[in-house]
Amino acid sequence: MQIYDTEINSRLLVGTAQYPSPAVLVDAINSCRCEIVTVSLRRENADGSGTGFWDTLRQTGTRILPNTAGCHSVQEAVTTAQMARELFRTNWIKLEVIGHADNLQPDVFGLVEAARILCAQGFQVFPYTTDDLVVGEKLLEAGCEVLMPWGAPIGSGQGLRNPDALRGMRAHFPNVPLIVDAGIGRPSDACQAMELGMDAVLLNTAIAKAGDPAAMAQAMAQAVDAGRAGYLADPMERRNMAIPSTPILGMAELA
Ligand SMILES: CC(=O)[C@@H](O)[C@H](O)COP(=O)(O)O
Repeated sequence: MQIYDTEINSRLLVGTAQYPSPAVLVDAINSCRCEIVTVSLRRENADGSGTGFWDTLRQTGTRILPNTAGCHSVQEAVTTAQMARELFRTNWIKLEVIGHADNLQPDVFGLVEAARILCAQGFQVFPYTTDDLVVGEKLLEAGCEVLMPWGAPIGSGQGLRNPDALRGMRAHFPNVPLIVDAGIGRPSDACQAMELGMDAVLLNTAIAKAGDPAAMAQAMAQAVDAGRAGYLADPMERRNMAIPSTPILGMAELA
């Protein structure tokens, strides 16, 4: 999978928040073999002092995708992105402009505005967005080359609440990398996202809050691979009626 100018082999992207300890986080990253992890600037001091959280992540060999988690305004998100670029030395930014405190849904108007500003400043923006096609188009016009639609509210673990809308996004943006971001709770949710033709899945809470995060990370990676393979294998159409799968030709006649 190509995102911006980077070739990526793992289709599972992982968040780094809420783990019981940095050691558990590292175990989870190693066990799912993800290549990209997203990090909130709030986890690291801009002057490089502090917990050394970034140093821990660097040892995993993953690529950092800084995020603007918790930003509620365009200005806050833009400033956070600029600080993240300095600190993490990357043009990548997962852009979150949160619009509602209850369901943490994106403020799509602010998101488009912030994306436009950041793309003009040379950032490669990964926008956390809704499944709205018009918003998707505006983000692409702003300069984004990837879209990250939500599957359900962040941290809810509800699984995909919008499979039809995600299918619609796939059809509408056949050549744009689509990464489902947020709301995945179980491996079957990740698999479903991939079966719908999404290019990748980003998740955090489902691994961090599992009883055994490393085992869950591995299960998520396997689910992502299975879903991708299923999508590529072109699944059969669903039918309303039963159709016998065993041929009746050659059956014994009991007269
Ligand atoms: C850390 C991060 O980026 C999350 O905000 C992301 O949206 C994943 O959401 P879940 O925790 O629901 O997987």
